[in-house]
This record gives sequence, structure tokens and C-alpha cells, in this order.
Amino acid sequence: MSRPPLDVQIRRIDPEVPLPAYAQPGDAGADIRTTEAAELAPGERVVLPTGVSIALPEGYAAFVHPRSGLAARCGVALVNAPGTVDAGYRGEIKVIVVNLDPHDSVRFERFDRIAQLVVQQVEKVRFQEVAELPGSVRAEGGFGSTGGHSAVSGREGGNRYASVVSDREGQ
Ligand SMILES: O=c1ccn([C@H]2C[C@H](O)[C@@H](COP(=O)(O)OP(=O)(O)OP(=O)(O)O)O2)c(=O)[nH]1
Ligand SMILES: [Mg+2]
Repeated sequence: MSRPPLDVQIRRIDPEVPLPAYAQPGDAGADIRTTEAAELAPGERVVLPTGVSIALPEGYAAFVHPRSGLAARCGVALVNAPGTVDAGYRGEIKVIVVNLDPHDSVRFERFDRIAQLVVQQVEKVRFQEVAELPGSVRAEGGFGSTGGHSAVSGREGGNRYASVVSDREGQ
């Protein structure tokens, strides 16, 4: 038996916007819509309003995921995918869209479905500082350590990636 759905309070900021909805019964994501029309040139990004705000129970978060159809057909991605909507956030949910197509503009009409909201339970952790972490098979291997990245091998020899990683250390 599947669990009953979680009730989540939602407020319409735009009175005409259809509520987020699952397109099919087994879907993980409920489609959300833009309340503003927009046209994005190649490479352009925009923050689109969805006309809704929600109140998630403590211990949950909603993740703003891209729609694969828009990605495959038009090259549309979410800059921060997946966006995180915190349980305490009461503002309008927004979607940061980018047109990754190198040639064509993409146009959204009012109430087009632009993303999908996946609601999940999330753990709250207490970070406990230690001098040494327990061992593991992977140890410190990452960033392609298991191989199979021939598609990006041209960049692996350069130092661009290494400097990006080291810039972030200590922050
Ligand atoms: O795609 C997104 C991502 C975030 N948010 C809203 C809900 C979230 O709770 C809030 C803050 O998001 P996040 O923590 O990712 O952004 P931040 O840059 O860390 O901002 P803040 O300092 O407000 O936490 O913005 C959205 O509406 N859409
Ligand atoms: Mg934050």
C-alpha cells in the first residue's frame, strides 16, 4: 500500500494560475507554470514567477527540477537545478531558466509548464567534527577516479578544472 499524499498548503499569488499538478498518477514531480511570458535569446537566463507560494511541513523540502521535454526539444535548463525550496520559505516559488540552445530563441507563454516540483523528506544533521574520518573503499577518489570519461578527456589534462576546485577550498 502506498502512503497517502502529504497535504501541503498552497497560496495563489496569481489568482488565475492552475495549481501544480502531477501529469500522470505515478509521477514524482508536479508541473509548475510561469505566470509571465518570456522570450530567451540563446544563452539568456531569466527568473520566472510561478504565481504560487507553499508552506511545507518541517522536515520536508521541495526541489525545482527541469522538465526533460523542454531540455531535449529546446535546450532549456535550470541554472540551479535542482532548486531548493526550504520548508520555511513563504515567498513566491521562482524558476531560474536558461536557454542553452546555441542558435534558437525559446519563448514561454503565460501558464506554460516550465519545471516540476519534487517534494521530499530531508534529514537535518548535526555536524560532529572529528580529527579523522572512518575509512571507506572509495576513500578520496572522485571527479572521474573510476574512469569512463572519454567524452571530456580533452579537458582532464588541463589545469582549468584543478584551479576551479582549489579556488573553492578553504571557503
Ligand atoms: O529554484 C529556486 C530556488 C530557491 N527558491 C526560493 C526558495 C528557497 O527557500 C529560497 C532560498 O533558496 P536558496 O537557499 O537556494 O538560495 P540562497 O542563494 O542560499 O538564498 P538565501 O540566502 O535566501 O537562502 O529561494 C525558489 O523559489 N526557486
Ligand atoms: Mg540558502
